[in-house]
Amino acid sequence: MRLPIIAGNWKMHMTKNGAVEFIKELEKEVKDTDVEVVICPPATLLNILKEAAKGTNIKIGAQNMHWEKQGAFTGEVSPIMLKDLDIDYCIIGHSERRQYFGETNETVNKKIKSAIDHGINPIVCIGETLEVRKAGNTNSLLKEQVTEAFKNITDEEAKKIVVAYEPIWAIGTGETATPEMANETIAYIREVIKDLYGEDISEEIRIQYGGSVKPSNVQELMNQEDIDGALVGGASLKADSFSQIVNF
Ligand SMILES: O=C(CO)COP(=O)(O)O
Repeated sequence: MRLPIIAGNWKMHMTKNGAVEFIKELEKEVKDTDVEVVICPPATLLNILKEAAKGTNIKIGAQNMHWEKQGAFTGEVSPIMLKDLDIDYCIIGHSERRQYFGETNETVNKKIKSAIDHGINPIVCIGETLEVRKAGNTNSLLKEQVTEAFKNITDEEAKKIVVAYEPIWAIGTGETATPEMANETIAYIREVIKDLYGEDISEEIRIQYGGSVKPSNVQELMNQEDIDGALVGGASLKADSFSQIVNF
């Protein structure tokens, strides 16, 4: 059995006050959950939220990192800096980073390797655009994204990776993939991982769905056999809706 993992991606939202309050509220609602709960705030809030979440079952993740340990990379955050704060997870290769900040399958792979080397668990995002889906090329694109992301990653390292399948056309649009469609695509992603690592590891790796997940649709998604969790954007910004999602 894979432990479900539900993560909130706050993207470029939230400041100190609301954020600490959020953790206090969320903690009350999720303290008995069997789900792994992760909040990924902007970098400015990582330290304060890690402190606020101390002694709770809420884990804290970053939204991005550089692959280098240190150096002349103005504006970047390194894995050593994240580890310094004892950060548990890092989202890598979110479609917004691929679209607006030039991330490629190659940089995603470097970041994954570096995160694992530094004891940070990657949440690796993959997903297709509407054009790709309409053209019937979803599976070939996902196969390429997965294969490139996992390049030179050992069996033991692979198990630490969480994959987030986020169809780009479902992000922030209110448009969700139907639970069956999401499950079918995630099952395909698991097949690709099976080809790379064999059945045991493919059955161990957790694959989330992301894209307009909300309290009203989470249960149907989580009922699907291959969906192991959710990566939640908009609906993770309020403790009330995010805790309803966690307690689906
Ligand atoms: O991009 C997402 C999470 O990483 C999904 O965002 P929404 O839940 O707002 O669609």
